[in-house]
Amino acid sequence: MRWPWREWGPRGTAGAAFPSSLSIEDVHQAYGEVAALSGVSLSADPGEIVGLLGHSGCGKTTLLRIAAGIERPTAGRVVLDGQEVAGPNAFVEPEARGVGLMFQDYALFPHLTNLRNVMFGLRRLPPAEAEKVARRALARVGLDRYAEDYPHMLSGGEQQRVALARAVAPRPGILLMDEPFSNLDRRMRDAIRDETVALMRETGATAIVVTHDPEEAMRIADRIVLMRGGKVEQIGTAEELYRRPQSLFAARFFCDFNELPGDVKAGRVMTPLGAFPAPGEPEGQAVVCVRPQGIVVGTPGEGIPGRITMRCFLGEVDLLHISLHGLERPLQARLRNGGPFHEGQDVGVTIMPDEVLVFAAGGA
Ligand SMILES: Nc1ncnc2c1ncn2[C@@H]1O[C@H](COP(=O)(O)OP(=O)(O)OP(=O)(O)O)[C@@H](O)[C@H]1O
Repeated sequence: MRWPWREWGPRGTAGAAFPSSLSIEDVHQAYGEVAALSGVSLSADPGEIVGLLGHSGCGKTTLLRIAAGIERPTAGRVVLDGQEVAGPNAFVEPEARGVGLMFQDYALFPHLTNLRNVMFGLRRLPPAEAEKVARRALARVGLDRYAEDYPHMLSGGEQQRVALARAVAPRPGILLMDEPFSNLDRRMRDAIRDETVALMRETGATAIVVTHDPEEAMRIADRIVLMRGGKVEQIGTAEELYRRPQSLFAARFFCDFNELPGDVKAGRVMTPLGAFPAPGEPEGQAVVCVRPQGIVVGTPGEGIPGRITMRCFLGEVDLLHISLHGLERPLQARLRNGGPFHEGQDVGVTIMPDEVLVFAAGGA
């Protein structure tokens, strides 16, 4: 990387957009026998950043392509600023939708200079004006000095920023981004992601950002749409999805839980590690999820007796595996400071009830 991210251009130089509202209404998309989307509905308010999150193949890209107008849905409607742009009554071509697109591979034209790449989205402006706007956009992402270079002369992070400049230069009302950070190495990703979000906020554009990384979705999005097998599993803020997942699937997406068998009776769930509150849960078999950071490890006599079978230093936390009577697999505990604990040591374990979630068995 030749140009540190800190040297991105001055804030406040990105052109502001008039943010659009987007509504996806009961959209279906079938490819032959494959139902890529089955009744997806979601909305984005003006200026909102929505994270489209899900495992590979759940339909995220398909939904983005439909929002952009690159594909027509089999059924359902796409409404931009109150106007139907795809559906039974209308189809508006991508160029006329005022959307900015950014793809995983950046899709820069290799035979065009970086400046020309950014100008590509500004074809409607007179050339001199387009050049001025493109140079300003490149300056905003700290790359004006490479305007006359070609994309292959830049690092991956720099290419990402050219693609970003190209996407925002026409001041789109809505930005649609497909895994825009996945080709960056981890060290650069955090910094570039934060700067990209700052620039998105500055332009004010509404944005839909596809990712398969829950932490990334939590970092960038005002709201997250969690998808599963072509459907929406849950929509909410990062905190809502993390703290109050509505399904075992959603819970597992955001945390590497310890899962215990349980039996719910009268608002409590019995597990091999004791009973926990389960208000409102239906009676019967359950899966009890315990967050690894919700386990307090003390000396023998303090809580449930157990033995440490593994301790692993992970930097910010220590991971302990603790064998407990009645559990097939050791409990995984993440401790901010693993302290005096060592493998083979007998300990006492306490589980914080706030860090326990209960789901009906068979519902994942
Ligand atoms: N043009 C197509 N023809 C046939 N099947 C397709 C086509 N595009 C997508 N699919 C299928 O539709 C489903 C959803 O694909 P999509 O690319 O939208 O998923 P995704 O969530 O974006 O996945 P990834 O994270 O791997 O990019 C998959 O089963 C995929 O194989």
